[in-house]
Amino acid sequence: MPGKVALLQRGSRTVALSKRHATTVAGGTPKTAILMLNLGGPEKTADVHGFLHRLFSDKDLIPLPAQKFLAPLIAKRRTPKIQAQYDAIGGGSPIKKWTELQGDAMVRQLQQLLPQNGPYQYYLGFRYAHPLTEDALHQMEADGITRAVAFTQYPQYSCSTTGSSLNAIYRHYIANPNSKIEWSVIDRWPEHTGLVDVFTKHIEEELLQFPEEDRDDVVILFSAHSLPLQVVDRGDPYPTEVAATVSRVMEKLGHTHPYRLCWQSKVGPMPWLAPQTDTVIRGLAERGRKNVLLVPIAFTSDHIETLFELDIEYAHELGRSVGMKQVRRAKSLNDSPFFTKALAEIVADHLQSDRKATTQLQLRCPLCVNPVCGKMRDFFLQTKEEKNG
Ligand SMILES: C=CC1=C(C)c2cc3[nH]c(cc4nc(cc5[nH]c(cc1n2)c(C)c5CCC(=O)O)C(CCC(=O)O)=C4C)c(C)c3C=C
Ligand SMILES: [Fe+2]
Ligand SMILES: [Fe+2]
Repeated sequence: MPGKVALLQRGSRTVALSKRHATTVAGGTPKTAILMLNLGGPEKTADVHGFLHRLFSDKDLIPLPAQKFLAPLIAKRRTPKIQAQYDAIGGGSPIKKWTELQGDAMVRQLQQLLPQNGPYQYYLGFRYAHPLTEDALHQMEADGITRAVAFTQYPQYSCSTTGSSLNAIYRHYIANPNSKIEWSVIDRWPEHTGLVDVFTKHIEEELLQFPEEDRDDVVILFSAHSLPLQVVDRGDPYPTEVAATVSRVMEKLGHTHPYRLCWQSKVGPMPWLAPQTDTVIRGLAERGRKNVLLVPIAFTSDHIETLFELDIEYAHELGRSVGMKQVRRAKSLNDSPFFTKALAEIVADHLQSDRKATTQLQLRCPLCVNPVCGKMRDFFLQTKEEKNG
């Protein structure tokens, strides 16, 4: 019964499980499931507190002293400010809506590309919002899935994002060892041709929105979610992989415009990757530049970081206050058919390669101090026989 929300009795709690999203399963079990991993976002402002509580409780994202005690305090204090931001973008995060549209289109295209591995079914596994990764995993087991791909929706790998999602899967299987599912993982795709092409296309389309006489003056600002320097120092590959995406896109564009890579959404007082996007906009204005094109390069759909921070805070308010003529933003990938085709191709290539994981996952993050990272990798790289002892 695809599309229905199932209920699972867990202890004394009844929890709503993630919706099932099938291609064309005529009564039978799908042959291949794809678990789309992402952080998720609060669907309504009433969900903001729960979202922040889960987020600040995650040791892979933010290791805090006395985390059990501090996480609820920080979440409670931060909730009103973040609720106001979600209010300003329509009352909630659209990340679930976009991921569902992406999943629908992806499985449809997969069925055409690689029918022998179909029918396909996708599941959403969010870290901090419903449907949660753990609930999706219960649902997949209940649906009788035997082959699944954990597919990160972050193109660039960070231990704090994709690593956190993979660790959640690992922890689930430590607690629930009798799985019938054979897993493999797509943990990053920063230079995938389809991804690079769709970013390039959206940039070219947005450049045409500047008046012709201003077009040559445009500076392209690639903006990615920043990362604490502590995380960078332990060897996290995210900054290098974001830079790789940027380089490929600039190559494809033919280096028609000057560009910078900058970082947004810093949280708290500790040092994070710089330069910050707002600082760069101010600096460009001081040097007399009047036209900027913002490109969200580490997100695959719209949410608070694009709709509030880039559109409202930077493009509208900051751009105007520093005397810019136009600060525009390239549209997010959302349900672009070129993007969903790229998602389908990534999965099809992975299934055909018959590998357990992309090569990078086999190399542990060299300086990572997160003790779970290594074990999580072993889990995904083990064969079914090794897992069953
Ligand atoms: C590439 C994507 C992301 C990375 C890397 C990332 C790292 C990271 N984030 C925080 C703290 C917060 N992030 C918050 C929201 C948020 N983060 C991302 C993506 C990445 N985060 C997204 C897409 C969103 C928005 C979700 C939505 O609206 O749908 C928040 C909540 C908002 C706020 O309180 O400001 C926090 C907090 C850390 C600490 C971190 C790296 C360690
Ligand atoms: Fe790691
Ligand atoms: Fe974040």
